[in-house]
Amino acid sequence: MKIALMQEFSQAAKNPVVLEQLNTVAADKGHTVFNVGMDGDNDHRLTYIHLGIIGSLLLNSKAVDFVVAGCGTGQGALMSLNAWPGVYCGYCIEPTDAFLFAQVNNGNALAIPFAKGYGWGAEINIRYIFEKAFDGERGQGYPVERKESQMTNAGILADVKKGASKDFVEGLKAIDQDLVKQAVGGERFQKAFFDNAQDDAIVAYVKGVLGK
Ligand SMILES: O=C(CO)[C@H](O)[C@H](O)COP(=O)(O)O
Repeated sequence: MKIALMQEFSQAAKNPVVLEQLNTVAADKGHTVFNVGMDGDNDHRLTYIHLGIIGSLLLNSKAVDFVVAGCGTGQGALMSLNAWPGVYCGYCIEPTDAFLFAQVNNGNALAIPFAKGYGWGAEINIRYIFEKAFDGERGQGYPVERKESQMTNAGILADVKKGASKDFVEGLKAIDQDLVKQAVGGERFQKAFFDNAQDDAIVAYVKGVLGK
């Protein structure tokens, strides 16, 4: 699985610690990690709103399979990611959330609070979250005998979101283009996106925004 980690300005200084936990878990389970958000306080500036834009670009173009995002509360990143078609983001405070999200909801993004509740032992909690988020087969239900009902409802929600959403690129064109420009301005995002994106229309749109 290809996993993008993205952090915004408010908690950017914690990126090395979070990335280390994600890299450790991903290496153990054979996943690839792209660190596409801020890697420190002085990096290309992103807010949780930009994270929604780059998360949706990476997921809808199939450049990555999963996004790990967050902000201070985690709630802004959650709302910003879920604003977009093709993104199914869960809120994750502790490892049980990650496990239940994977098995019951089977979405493709997590929003984690990196300020609230981030105290002593936080890096251990983060590692355990990643262990549960990226372990074994997803969508198996909890308890397992509820799998059919839970996966049926996850599929219905996906259909509802498809119906309620505009065409993805049209949606991107309908918002302030300076927001998109700032969102896609980071070098590590651009490398992960252009090396892996599989959707010509989305790639052409991002190239246009960047003047390439
Ligand atoms: O958690 C958040 C949104 O849900 C933001 O990270 C938080 O609001 C940033 O705070 P500030 O603008 O005061 O640095």
